[in-house]
Amino acid sequence: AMDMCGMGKESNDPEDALIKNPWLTTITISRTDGEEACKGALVSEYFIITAAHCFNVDDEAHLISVKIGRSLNKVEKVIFHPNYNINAKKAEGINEFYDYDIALVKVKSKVKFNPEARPICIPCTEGTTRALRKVHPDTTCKDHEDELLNVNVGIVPAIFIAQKRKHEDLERKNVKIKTGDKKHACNRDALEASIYKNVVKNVKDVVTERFLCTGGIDPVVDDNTCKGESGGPLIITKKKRYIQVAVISWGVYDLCKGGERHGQSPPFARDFHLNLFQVLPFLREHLKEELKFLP
Ligand SMILES: Cc1cc(Br)c(Nc2ncc[nH]2)c2c(Cl)c[nH]c12
Repeated sequence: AMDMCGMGKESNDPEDALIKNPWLTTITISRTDGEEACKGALVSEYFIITAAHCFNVDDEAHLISVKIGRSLNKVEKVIFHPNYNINAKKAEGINEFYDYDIALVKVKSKVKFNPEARPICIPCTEGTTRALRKVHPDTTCKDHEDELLNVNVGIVPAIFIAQKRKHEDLERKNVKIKTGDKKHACNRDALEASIYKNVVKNVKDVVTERFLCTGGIDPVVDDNTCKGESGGPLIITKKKRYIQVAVISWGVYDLCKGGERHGQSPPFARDFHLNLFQVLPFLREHLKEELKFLP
């Protein structure tokens, strides 16, 4: 049925990038000093989830466009998480503070779903309950969190989508979310980020409860994000269904300085993703007309 979320055509043909990832959107903001691009994920007929840091407060909606499938969509508004404020800790020397780095982009006209434009599943919705085939109807949001971000296992396989080169096809990158005892080592590497070095005293000042941590070489070598992947979905796949658990927010080391992926990441290259389970009130408030959320 068309209303099923998180469906993608399984195909090895790189030409099929769009129908393999029909929820992946590209957000372009045109400014006087050039263009900025971010990624986002289609979650309903009107909304895309992305990173708040992709926008400046003075970006006007008419200067933002969103590519969904093959069509370019006009933007009606951008809704920032109320607690997002990149300047919140400037006084402490933390020039960029990414806490609550999430925004909802509303497009002007309803997206017509098709094999190249379909929504991804998000946690605590009935769509995800169906995708997870949780038979008992009184499945709760906590059940989703326990199943998707299993803390006991400690290492949760996930993927994100990267663009090989500009206008080239998309490729899936593999990472492990460190939810168990490797989480602290993962978070601690945030202090290796050039902008935080010698400035941040405790990790929790920049890696708040809102973030999931990936990257590094333990237990396996993870792929790393590039700045251009900001706003894209961090995805957990279950039985060929795709569920977004976080938004790619910030990282320690930019593999793509100057444009394309190059070289190898250092072991302290970690990436931080805004955990959707940590911002449910925000999602419910703005998506309740289009998605059925669980208690
Ligand atoms: C996805 C992503 C976003 C941002 Br913003 C980056 N830049 C950065 N993070 C902290 C301070 N500045 C990076 C880096 Cl670096 C790698 N991936 C990134």
